[in-house]
Amino acid sequence: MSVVDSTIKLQLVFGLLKNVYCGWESTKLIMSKSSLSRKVASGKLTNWVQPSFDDLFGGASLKSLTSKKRTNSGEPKGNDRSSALDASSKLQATKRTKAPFCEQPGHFTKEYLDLDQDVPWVDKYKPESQAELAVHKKKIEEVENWLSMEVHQRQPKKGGSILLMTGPSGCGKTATIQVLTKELGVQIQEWSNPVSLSEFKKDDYKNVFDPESRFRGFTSESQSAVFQEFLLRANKYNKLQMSGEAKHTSKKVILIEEVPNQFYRQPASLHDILRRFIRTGRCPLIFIISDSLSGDSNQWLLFPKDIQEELNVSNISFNPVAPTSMMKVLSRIAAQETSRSGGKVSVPDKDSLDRLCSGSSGDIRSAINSLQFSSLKDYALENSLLSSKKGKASSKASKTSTRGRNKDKSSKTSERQEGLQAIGGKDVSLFLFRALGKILHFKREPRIEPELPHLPDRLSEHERDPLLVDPEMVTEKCHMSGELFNMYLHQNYLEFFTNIEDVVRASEYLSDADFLTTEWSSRSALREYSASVAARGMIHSNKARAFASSQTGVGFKPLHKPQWLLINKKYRENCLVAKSLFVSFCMPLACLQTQLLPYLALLTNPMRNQAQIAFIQDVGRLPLKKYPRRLKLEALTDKDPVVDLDSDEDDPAASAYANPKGEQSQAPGLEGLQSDGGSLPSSQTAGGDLPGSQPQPTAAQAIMKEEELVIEDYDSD
Ligand SMILES: Nc1ncnc2c1ncn2[C@@H]1O[C@H](COP(=O)(O)OP(=O)(O)OP(=O)(O)O)[C@@H](O)[C@H]1O
Repeated sequence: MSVVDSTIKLQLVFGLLKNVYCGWESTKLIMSKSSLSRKVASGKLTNWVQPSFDDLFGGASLKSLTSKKRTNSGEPKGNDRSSALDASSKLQATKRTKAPFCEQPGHFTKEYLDLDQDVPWVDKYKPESQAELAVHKKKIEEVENWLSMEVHQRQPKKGGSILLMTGPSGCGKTATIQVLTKELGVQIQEWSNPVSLSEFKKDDYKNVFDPESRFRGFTSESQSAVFQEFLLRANKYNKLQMSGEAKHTSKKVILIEEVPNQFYRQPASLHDILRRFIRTGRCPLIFIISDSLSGDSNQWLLFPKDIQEELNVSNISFNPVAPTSMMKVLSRIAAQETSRSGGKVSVPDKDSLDRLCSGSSGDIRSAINSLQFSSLKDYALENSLLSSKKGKASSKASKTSTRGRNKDKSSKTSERQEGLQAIGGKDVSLFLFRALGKILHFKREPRIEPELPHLPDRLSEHERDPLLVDPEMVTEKCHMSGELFNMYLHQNYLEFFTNIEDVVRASEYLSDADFLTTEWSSRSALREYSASVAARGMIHSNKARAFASSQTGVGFKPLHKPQWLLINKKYRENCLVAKSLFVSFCMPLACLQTQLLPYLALLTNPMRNQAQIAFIQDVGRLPLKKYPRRLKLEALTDKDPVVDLDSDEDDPAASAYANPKGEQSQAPGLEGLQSDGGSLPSSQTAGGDLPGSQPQPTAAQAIMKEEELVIEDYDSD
């Protein structure tokens, strides 16, 4: 690659980054995270986001970029000390100027208002004591107990200890740790992922293109190596004390919120590092891991059950912030802002606060950001227009419903309002359990506008009351592919029907939905339609619930996971075992399973290897008498993880191999042969409906020692 090419490419990359950054900046108001203020020294928060990429090579911003960068020990870098001091003195100056205004509400200079408006409220009103935390008291207590046990009452030479804090994003995990460590006089030494751009200095840029030097490119030290070194140093040395900071105590905890990406690909390397830490650690290590949108938690990937047990990891799981606590915080902030601004900030009314609370689904950061956003003058105007429109609509609805039936009014309004998410509110995800419930227990409302035309007589059997649920919205919010969602519907729909004709029609819709995604070339585009056809078809077919007046409760019906998942998992396991046992045949997996194994099963003396014989006996034939009953169904938990249906069918080894608990189970290749079959789901091993068949030749060998091997003759009938 020529030097000119490289320069152009680099410029393109930086141009792109700059564009992405600018786009991101505009949405940052909503997304503002406390980490922004934590990780970037707070003194520079005169603007919410500074355009750090401007003049990347021009000097000014590069300087500010590096001055913002903290080392992984949480300290500003040595040569940036003066800038850090500048920042902290600015912060103190800001703090000093703030005080008189707090004491004298209503007296402001324009300068103060401008400065104050730019400070994110999540930081301005961050909790300073336990009492201020919007977190359940029990959770605070649990964390506090753990901290005092592991920090204050820790035995010398005990080794390291690990706390894993999980829960949805913005539920106050970090805030809790910050408040408690402050109260207990414990320092936090925090890891932040190295950003390669900020490591990149002007001189490096010259070196890259220096013909004398070898092309080095960007720094390439692996994330895990840097992380390991950080842990080693943080464990060994105390935090540096910066001038102006309060005197450090020797008590500290190491905090990891950003786990290096590499560990998501290779969790085993993290486990090795942690094993070493447990042996040599001198202080506690805290991981804060937030749940992902689809409801599954990364904790299962990074900290599977066995590792948690092995390393004695304490796990404290946080819940979303309760609406009452959230409302308290929002009202307090709203009241303070109103009084401080002397009416200049227009804070939303109680209804809007309610909507903010429900729209943020327990994420206090999102709720506070939305509150700040909605108090902006322009936005407030728009919002009031919007709420007056909504008000009209709801009053109209309520008038008719008082005429008609009153009883479901409140539930329907709330159902409706769930759709009308607060502006700037969090993109709420629906857990699968709730999403399925919304389709299977769908609700209709009585026709409130009689002037709506009715269907002609010949189609009158298709007449339905308006639906209260939006099926497309439901499938979108549960973050899984349409096909998988259909599978869950397919598994569970029967229980919700009372009429066989309705079942027939619903199953036809399911077939249509299935057909839409058979063609791989159009599958990705038609997926959403397929889910729509299945969900709407199922709802429409259920004539017993065609009208709001005829809807009766069906009672609690347990939901189950699709059997397909279990069977597909077994198929994948079998593929891996077949591949390893019959490697010498050099056949593709499909041929191996569908041609070779059934053929070998018909031969009287096909193989010498006992593991192979056992496997063929198990997989090569379909002895129906062996499985007289249906498989035991696995109940659906409310946080069921999403399974990747797009994985390569022909190479299951290459696909993500997640079991229904979301744990990464080891692919039972040859290593799996040594295990005693712990990888089978409980529905198979415990119930014995489908005997722990294939992937454990060791188990199979044991059986064969007891029983005489019988290879049945082929019977063409
Ligand atoms: N009363 C309060 N209780 C908790 N947090 C509050 C409160 N008031 C304001 N906040 C702010 O809300 C934010 C809560 O986010 P926090 O970082 O603690 O969430 P988290 O659970 O760690 O999630 P994430 O992993 O996404 O950061 C913090 O910025 C905190 O300062």
